[in-house]
Amino acid sequence: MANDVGSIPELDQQKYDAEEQVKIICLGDSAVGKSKLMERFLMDDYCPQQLSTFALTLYKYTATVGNKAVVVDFWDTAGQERFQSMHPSYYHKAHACILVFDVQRKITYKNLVTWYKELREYRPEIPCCVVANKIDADMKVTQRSFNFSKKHGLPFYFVSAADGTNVVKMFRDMIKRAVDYKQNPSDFMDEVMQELENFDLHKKEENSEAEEDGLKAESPELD
Ligand SMILES: Nc1nc2c(ncn2[C@@H]2O[C@H](COP(=O)(O)OP(=O)(O)OP(=O)(O)O)[C@@H](O)[C@H]2O)c(=O)[nH]1
Ligand SMILES: [Mg+2]
Repeated sequence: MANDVGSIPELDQQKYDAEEQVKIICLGDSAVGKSKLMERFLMDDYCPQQLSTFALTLYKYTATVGNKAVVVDFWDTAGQERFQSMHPSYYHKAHACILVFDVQRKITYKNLVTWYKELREYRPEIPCCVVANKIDADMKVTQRSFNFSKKHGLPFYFVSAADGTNVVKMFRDMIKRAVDYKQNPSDFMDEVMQELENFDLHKKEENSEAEEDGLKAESPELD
């Protein structure tokens, strides 16, 4: 994803401003099962758009939330090195994030800290969940508690892409949360940007009002 993504039509992210479009990203170490989870959720009903130059696959899915049809784009990257940063455009305009680790490999759980930190640098407030994948390989892990999610106040799911346990529930919950977030964004940066725009607008209005009154904006106040 190191190239200029702005020039690729599939990667035009303006569409995520439209009410009925949401973007959900998936993060986690290589081979934790990110792609298999999406494939399991979408089953026959998916048409992945492979953008191999960017090691990126977009899965499109139409969900019904309330009475509305919502187009969900799931963004999935492949073969990320453990501590390699993602391209900022991966996070851009994302409405929710699914953070995945492999219950069979402790290191993938430890690395959640790094993934989560990077996510929050770009998207401080979007809904996020933690997904413990591959529980089919050892059901005993479901007795264990994984504190990362509690510590950060994130919902936690034990899932298996192989046998489908909890996969549909997790994706449905996340789609719903992405749509809710989109309708009521609480993202601090979104709010700051909005404030700045409003501030700029007010300033312009004040300036033009002042000019109409025959005053320059910079004029000192006179008694
Ligand atoms: N037993 C078991 N194996 C799984 C499960 N999910 C994925 N796998 C296996 O784990 C391997 C990696 O799965 P992928 O979905 O390709 O992993 P990924 O996270 O997309 O990996 P990258 O694309 O390299 O980032 C594959 O061999 C899968 O068959 C699962 O729920 N249970
Ligand atoms: Mg993959």
